[in-house]
Amino acid sequence: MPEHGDMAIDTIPIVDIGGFRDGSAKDRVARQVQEAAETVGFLYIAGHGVDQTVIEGAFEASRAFFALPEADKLTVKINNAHRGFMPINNSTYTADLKPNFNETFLTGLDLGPDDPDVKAGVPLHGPNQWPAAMPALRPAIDTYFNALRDVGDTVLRIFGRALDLDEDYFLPYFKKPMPFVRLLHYPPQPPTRAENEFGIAPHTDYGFVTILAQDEVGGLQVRRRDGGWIDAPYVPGTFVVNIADMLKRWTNDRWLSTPHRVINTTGRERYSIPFFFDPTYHTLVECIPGCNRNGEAPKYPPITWGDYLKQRFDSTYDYRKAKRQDGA
Ligand SMILES: O=C(O)CCC(=O)C(=O)O
Ligand SMILES: [Fe+2]
Repeated sequence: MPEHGDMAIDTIPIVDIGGFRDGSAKDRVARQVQEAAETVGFLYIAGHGVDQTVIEGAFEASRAFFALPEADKLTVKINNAHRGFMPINNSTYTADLKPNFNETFLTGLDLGPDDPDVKAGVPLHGPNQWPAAMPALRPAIDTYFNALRDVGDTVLRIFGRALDLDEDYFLPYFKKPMPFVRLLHYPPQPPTRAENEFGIAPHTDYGFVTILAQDEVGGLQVRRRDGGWIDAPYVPGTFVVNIADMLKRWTNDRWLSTPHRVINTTGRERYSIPFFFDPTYHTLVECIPGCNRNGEAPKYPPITWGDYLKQRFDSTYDYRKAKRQDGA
């Protein structure tokens, strides 16, 4: 077995969470998830309970949306609440990289002008946007969003137990969560692609947990500690789950947030749909009791989740960088 925290493993484990959902094997599931979170930072989950037709419906809608004329997609250009469409090459992680070669459509909680956080001007809270040219997008994505929220709730409970906390430990932090469904389209990249041009460049996710559906095309890779990359291929009936930066920080680095990337030189269009499940904007993230093992001092000062996320978004997405230059 690998040493703790040493991602020397060649495969990403598959954990059937059905036994957690029906209560027949909660401890086994929690232990397997804990092991994966500590050693890999990635796992596949099977037995998640989402109907395949819901997943297929979301992919079908995604393909149809990205096939619309650019002008129609631009009617729902991303708003300041991070909801809507971003054209190809819309984001860059670091200056030495080319922009990420994908196009994206995002939805979150649909918050109108009467929502207290919208009224108070809390960043990244606001309405979804739907293209008039494609009425079928909203029902398909809303259905998927709701299904993934259920998966997210189960994952929260598993994580609580896996960290030897109460199963309900994380729930209060998710009373008004910040979930996002992100439709992604990766056009094929030429085999002669520049070395610093990726479908999505190596990065870690920002928040709590990501639950990803991908099509069968492939191209997602996960980094090992030794710098090598392993494929995270499509596995029917599963989602790919990864721990993100804020949860790594919350656990005092006990759990890993592992870099990953997409290169699509398959010659085919690739589609994926990550669901980012993150807590309430004002959540104060500080070392979870028991995660500072042997009583060592916490590694990080407390931080507010929303402030942290806003900072990360502002440094990645072109539409937010442009706003900052305008002084907005
Ligand atoms: O498309 C994928 O498989 C990965 C997407 C991803 O890493 C992200 O959106 O953060
Ligand atoms: Fe990611």
